[in-house]
Amino acid sequence: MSFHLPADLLDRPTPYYLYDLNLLERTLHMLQQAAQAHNVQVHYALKANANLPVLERVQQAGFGADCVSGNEVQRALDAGFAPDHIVFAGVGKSDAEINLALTADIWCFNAESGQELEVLNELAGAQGRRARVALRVNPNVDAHTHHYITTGLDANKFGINLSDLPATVELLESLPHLELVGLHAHIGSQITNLSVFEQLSHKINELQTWLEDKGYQLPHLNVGGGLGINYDDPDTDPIPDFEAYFAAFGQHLHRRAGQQVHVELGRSVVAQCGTLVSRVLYVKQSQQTNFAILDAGMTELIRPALYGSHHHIQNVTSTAKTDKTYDVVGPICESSDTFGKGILLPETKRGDLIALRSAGAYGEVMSSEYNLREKTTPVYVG
Ligand SMILES: Cc1ncc(COP(=O)(O)O)c(C=O)c1O
Ligand SMILES: N[C@@H](CCCC[NH3+])C(=O)O
Repeated sequence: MSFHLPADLLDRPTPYYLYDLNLLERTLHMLQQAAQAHNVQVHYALKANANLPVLERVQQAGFGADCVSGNEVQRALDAGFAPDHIVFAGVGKSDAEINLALTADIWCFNAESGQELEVLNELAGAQGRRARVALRVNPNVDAHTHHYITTGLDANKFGINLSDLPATVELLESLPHLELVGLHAHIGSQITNLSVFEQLSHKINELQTWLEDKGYQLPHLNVGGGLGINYDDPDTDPIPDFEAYFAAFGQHLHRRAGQQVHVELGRSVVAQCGTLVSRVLYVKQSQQTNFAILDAGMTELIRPALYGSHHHIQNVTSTAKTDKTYDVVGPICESSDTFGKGILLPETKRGDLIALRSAGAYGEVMSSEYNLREKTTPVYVG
């Protein structure tokens, strides 16, 4: 079944993000079933898409929230997530953001350095609280994904390097306003090679044993997010294989009796539910290629320009019987404002509607107003 634009949207001003809430609910249902079967707690990563209609459905499905800024913590609270279902991660939490999360009494801070632990301890003490922390370690495991979204290698800024872990644990012992509740690791995003999660599990197992030898029992293990989706063929795989993802950890993570395992999924929950709908402004034939120039650009969807990523492109209104290849580009004054080169489409003309698929995650949230572009207004169906 391929993408179909509802008739009442054909004349709607473009560009806009269209979200299929039916698909979101089916995805949440599948995720819930797989998570329950493996007794794993899911925190949805708001950074992927923080629109309220999306968050409300995620919250109603019983999942928690993984936040990376004070504003995301606030948005999660506004969407109805209970504070004890909220995790706050991020390599650069400001004092104001930490204070907001402390005041809300969120469940856990994923701390990324000794210095952050010291600040968190001081701010928690000033509020007369004891903050729950998980140490985010940098396990030096290659996620085999784009280097811009690889987060678990020594060269990356994220997490506590393994060589710094002994000193960090020692430091923690001197910080009375913090309570160590677990370990956290997140090695990257758009991971399609699941063997990577096996390697991550082995690393966490080693660290857990090491901490136990020091007398720490960890009630929680948080293995991050990262499950990838099928950008090439969204209609074949509208819902990612959550069961296989959980099974990778189920088989390899040494879980202690009563220990709670957490994941933080973003992309795999929302990516396939969103489509960027755009209109062809001009078709320009140059000596080398045909350009289909859209009214959406890198300002609405930056992933192709930033990561060279591919989103499936469809002409949803053309009735032409012949196909042609196009470089599908946006209107922004940057040559990187290109959604795809040599894309085969039915013959395309001014006014045709173009769907850029799998754009529900890291699409609208990463949009900008560069060139003084207008912010788009999302449409929800289902
Ligand atoms: C710490 C952390 N948790 C969770 C996520 C969500 O990742 P994804 O959208 O790949 O599931 C990210 C993003 O990569 C992250 O940095
Ligand atoms: N923005 C990235 C994902 C980043 C994940 C957060 N660490 C993307 O569009 O693929």
